[in-house]
Amino acid sequence: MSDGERTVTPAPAPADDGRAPAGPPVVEATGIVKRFGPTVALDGARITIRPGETHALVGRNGAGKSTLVSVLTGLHAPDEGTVTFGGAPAPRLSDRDAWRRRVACVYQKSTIIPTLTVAENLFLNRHPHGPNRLISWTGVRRRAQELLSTWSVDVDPQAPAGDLSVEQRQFVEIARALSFGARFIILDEPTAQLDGAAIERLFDRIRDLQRQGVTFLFISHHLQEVYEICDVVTVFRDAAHIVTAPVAQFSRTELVAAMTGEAAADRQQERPSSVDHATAPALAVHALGSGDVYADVSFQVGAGEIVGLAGAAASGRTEVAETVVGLRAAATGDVQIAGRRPRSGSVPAALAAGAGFVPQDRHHQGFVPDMSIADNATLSVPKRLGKNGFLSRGRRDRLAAGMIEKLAIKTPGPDLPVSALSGGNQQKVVMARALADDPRLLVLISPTAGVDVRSKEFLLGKVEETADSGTGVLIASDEIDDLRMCDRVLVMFQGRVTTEIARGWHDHDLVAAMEGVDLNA
Ligand SMILES: Nc1ncnc2c1ncn2[C@@H]1O[C@H](COP(=O)(O)OP(=O)(O)OP(=O)(O)O)[C@@H](O)[C@H]1O
Repeated sequence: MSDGERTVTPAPAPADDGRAPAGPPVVEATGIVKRFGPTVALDGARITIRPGETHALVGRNGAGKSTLVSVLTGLHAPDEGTVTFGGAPAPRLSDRDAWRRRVACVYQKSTIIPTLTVAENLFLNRHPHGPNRLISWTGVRRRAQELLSTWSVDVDPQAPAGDLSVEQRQFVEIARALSFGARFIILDEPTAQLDGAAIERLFDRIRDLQRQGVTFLFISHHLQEVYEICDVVTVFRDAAHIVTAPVAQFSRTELVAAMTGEAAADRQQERPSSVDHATAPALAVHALGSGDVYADVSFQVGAGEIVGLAGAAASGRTEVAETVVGLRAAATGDVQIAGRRPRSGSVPAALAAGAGFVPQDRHHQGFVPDMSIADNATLSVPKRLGKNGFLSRGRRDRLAAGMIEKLAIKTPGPDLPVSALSGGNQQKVVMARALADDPRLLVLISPTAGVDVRSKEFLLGKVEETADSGTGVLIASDEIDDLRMCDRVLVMFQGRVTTEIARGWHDHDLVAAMEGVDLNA
């Protein structure tokens, strides 16, 4: 136990709030130790979750949250400690069905098989059989329909699962968990890929299910969501439990302080403009269009300027940014990077013209998980490694060591595979790669998604530093914190740039523009 540890037992729920009366905890983990080689991911950690709670688990990247989830879902056996469900010992690890009846986790990465229908996904490996032991597909569809309507999930059971939106996919995964009998569901960063309206729908659904007796463990780096949806919060720091208390007893500052172990400092929100008008713009986009995804998009980013590209999930902001760096091709218009016009739809051409980028999905486009930090960080700069394409290991390691230091990547060394790093440190590797070739233009797409408060500050500080050295920066995001340091923010709505917001904006101006609301109307 750490010295600073305190536990505040949540006040009993008022009798008239419709929640189940307190019984034994839905789940309780005590004295959990989990080591991965030399890393102690959990060091005597504990958590107690009571029936009907929506319980938040917060902590910086690497605090041990995901490791706890893998212990609570029976994916990893703890080296020490015990887990109980409803007061009874956890099942043996091999008894997967018994675990499924107690707990399910909806991960950020889908566990749904896209090529199967929704119904097939719901009843995978437990198809009802007709006579002759043949799978009864009518039975599968009917049961899927019943299940989806019981839990009010408005999805066609015959639709291919690959066609579902992130939101629908999460609802299907929740329904699947409930169908196994689990009434305890872990949501691991469920809002990371949802827009504002979808988040509200998810929260409504969580409240409905909570009224029906479902208990949730909610993991999020967005503290405002913890305040909105959770009753109790547990903070982990450095592999240990720090505090558990009703959310209402914590101010945001106290919560951040518990997570970081230090008093919170406000980010400086305005930067002196360092736009260099004498140099060619870092980026000039002219009349860019792509079918019905976005149309007629024109703007420039000056050298040393930071421009935000904001908008809700389907606004087209991500697609425009992806077009700029060659991850997709435009149907019309053109893109110039530092005065050069790279071939549309070619990442190598965009990089050669002077772009560096942090993609939206770091797991798929950002790094190669099994490759080392050094190889990942230097992936885009082979020409710096040695003559005639010869990759010198020594030079690679020196370059990587410089990046590890510059971006404060927490690792025992450059040879560790990136997959072993925490989310915030993985994102720093992606950033290191984006900056490796001193880009004239840096494009960041949702750069702080899944990244904790301190790493977020660090990454955004690096962005500012990069702009101060003369690089133009484009940040495509709907996170207000990502956009605060921008010299201007262009807001997209339904595929078009509808508003340009100059410095000194208020949060509500930006939110209204992203939602397509005119505050002056
Ligand atoms: N399979 C593994 N092999 C080696 N180290 C691991 C493994 N899984 C986790 N770790 C390490 O254990 C520590 C705790 O990581 P964990 O993923 O549980 O943190 P987290 O709080 O979930 O972080 P994040 O917010 O980034 O998801 C980290 O130092 C991480 O690098």
